[in-house]
Amino acid sequence: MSGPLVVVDALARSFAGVPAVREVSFTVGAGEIHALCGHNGAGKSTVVRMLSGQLAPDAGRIVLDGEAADLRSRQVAQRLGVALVDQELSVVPALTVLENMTLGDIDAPLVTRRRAAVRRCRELLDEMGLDRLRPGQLVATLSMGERQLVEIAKALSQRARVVILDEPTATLSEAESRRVFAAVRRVAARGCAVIFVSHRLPEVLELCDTVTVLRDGRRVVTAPAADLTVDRLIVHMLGETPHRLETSRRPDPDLTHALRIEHLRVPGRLADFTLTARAGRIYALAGQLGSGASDVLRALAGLHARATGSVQLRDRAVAFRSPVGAARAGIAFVSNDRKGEGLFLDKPVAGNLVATRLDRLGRGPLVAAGRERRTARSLAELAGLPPDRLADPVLTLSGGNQQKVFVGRSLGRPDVHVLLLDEPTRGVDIGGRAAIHRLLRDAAEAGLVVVFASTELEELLELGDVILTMRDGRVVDTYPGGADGAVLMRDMTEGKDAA
Ligand SMILES: Nc1ncnc2c1ncn2[C@@H]1O[C@H](COP(=O)(O)OP(=O)(O)OP(=O)(O)O)[C@@H](O)[C@H]1O
Repeated sequence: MSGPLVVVDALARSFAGVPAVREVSFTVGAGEIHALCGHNGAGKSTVVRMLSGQLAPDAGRIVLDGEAADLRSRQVAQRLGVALVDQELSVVPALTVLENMTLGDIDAPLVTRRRAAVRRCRELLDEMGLDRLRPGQLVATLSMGERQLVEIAKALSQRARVVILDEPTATLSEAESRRVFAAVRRVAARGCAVIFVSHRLPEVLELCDTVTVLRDGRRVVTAPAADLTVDRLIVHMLGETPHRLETSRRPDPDLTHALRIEHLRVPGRLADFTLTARAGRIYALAGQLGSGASDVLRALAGLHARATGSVQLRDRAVAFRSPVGAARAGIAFVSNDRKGEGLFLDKPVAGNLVATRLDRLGRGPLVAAGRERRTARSLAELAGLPPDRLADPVLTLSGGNQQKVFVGRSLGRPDVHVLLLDEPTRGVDIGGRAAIHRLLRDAAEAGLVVVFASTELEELLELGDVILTMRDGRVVDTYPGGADGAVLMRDMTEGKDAA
């Protein structure tokens, strides 16, 4: 038996003189699933980008199967057998599933071999449990979770020896995550080395053989998953014992900000949704992919032009069939796709934080600039963003910190009465997650109606004052005052049929 398939040897990389990764070393054997953990900005993505040929190390080396590898580009890395499933989706919505699968594949079959390609695509879709999708279907018609699964199938199709998954399950429900895990285990069993980046610590311990924790760009520990617990991992990640977030639940009896939603329908997605949501409370929509939970939020935000029903805020009708109508009524939406909907990635953090409130910042350019800076600074503080990064382009922030910018810019706006969030803490580390949860609690206590959708049990239970379970475009049940995790899970996966 030869040595490890992947050797990461004293890798280092700085940005503008600031070290992001400092002499990180670890190895991954054939058939091993190796997790990379660490808080937002710890250096995980930077390591992944060096391993996948997107970023050159300043020092150190990567050895693949005993040979030092010069991973000059993503293509070179791919040719050497390194496949990457990115944190941000790279599937192209305007192309079909099949076209996406063969896009960028260096062994892409010729047109004459289309039949074989379709067959292979079909096999991979089935392997991912996507038996309902057709190879000829446009990716634009798929939900975010389905796109993520297609992205994973695409990486698996590249006959890789090393498969890197950067937060593959961040947008997926429990059931879909299970399908991904099964696929990942099959890939490892074929003799591949798998590197798995995730903030979901229980799933890390369940799926992975070995865990490496990074903190401030340094490797702090590499240990067998069997020797670790979630609490021990957190201590390694933060370097201290974490404090649990305390939330106070003080429902506001004032009903003037009530959001009344009646018979909201979206053809093919949402059968019927009725809810009166009160100010001061956080409503959690618990549903897996295709349950309709996201569609409730998207319809309220004016993103489903064909939605029907009636929506009233403080007894006034909301023109919810357009984003402008929804925004005018005071509805703000934080989608689960910060790249596609909302953030200006090449613009500074400060500008992004205040982008939605520019018209209220005053007239003259100097006045506006001063106020913009102050507003941005206080929002950054609110959202737990590093204050020294305000002038940097958003794309230079780590993924989790980008999410904080996305949430942060909807906060503290006097014109917002309803805050809708789809997977509010996707990709956010434990500290950032607590910060965002606290912000949402504060927003509710300040008199907003807060409605969020999530697939994560822990988040639903922690944050939802009222939890609505959803499945197949309908509400399964409503739980005011919390619920049991197992009950929520059953509602989401089986509905009431199983009871
Ligand atoms: N292109 C860049 N320019 C400047 N700084 C960068 C750049 N890319 C990354 N960084 C910085 O390097 C550090 C490590 O970031 P990295 O994205 O590797 O963290 P991460 O552990 O993957 O975080 P997350 O969990 O949020 O994805 C951060 O401080 C980040 O802001």
